[in-house]
Amino acid sequence: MPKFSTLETSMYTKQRAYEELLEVFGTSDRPATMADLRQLKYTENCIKEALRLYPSVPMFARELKEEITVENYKVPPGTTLVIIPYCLHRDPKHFPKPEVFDPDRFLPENCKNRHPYAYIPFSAGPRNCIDSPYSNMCLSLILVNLGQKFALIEEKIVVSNILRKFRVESVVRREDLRILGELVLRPENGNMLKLFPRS
Ligand code: HEM
Repeated sequence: MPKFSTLETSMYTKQRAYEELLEVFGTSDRPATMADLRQLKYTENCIKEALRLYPSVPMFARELKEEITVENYKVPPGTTLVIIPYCLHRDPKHFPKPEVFDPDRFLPENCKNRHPYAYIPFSAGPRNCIDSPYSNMCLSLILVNLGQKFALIEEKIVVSNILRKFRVESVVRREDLRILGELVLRPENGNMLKLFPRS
């Protein structure tokens, strides 16, 4: 994976995420409800932006069943195509200043004209990560039927629980992070974090 020089997540982003948590939970340490999670829009956009820059599944492959044309090249059936969301998600045509961590890219007004396949952390099409139109039904259905929605709910619960109690800093700067694109994307040497209890 390329080593790149980039920006750290801004203080503004961190502050906005914490303010949203304060709005929803106040200083209470009660467990999050589904109603709380629905309100965590900025947190959700932070998670989406993290999945843009660091898609958990950095690449996947498909075998062509029929001929297609890609920019004047005819690609025959039987060809294996490798799709690399790690690179796709850094296309400046769809994500200007792609290395900048900006959760507002996922505000409805900012993604309404984006190509539907420009952002595919859960893949797309018939063999994508399991999803269902019944996402607002009860949690047991979510557990049985959904991968994507369940993953986002789970991440919101974990992230909101940690950030309600701690301010988090990464020991390793983003430009020094060495990442490996294996079956899933992972930091080569882990990612050490510092946790500062919130008073
Ligand atoms: C952030 C978390 C997750 C990410 C980024 C993710 C991403 C993906 C991707 C990219 C694929 C397509 C892989 C390929 O085509 O080779 C996939 C498939 C799949 N995912 Fe997820 N996934 C996540 C969480 C989950 C969870 C929580 C479940 C189950 C509860 C799940 C269940 C599945 C299943 C069953 C498939 C195979 C679908 C098929 O082949 O028809 N995923 N996932």
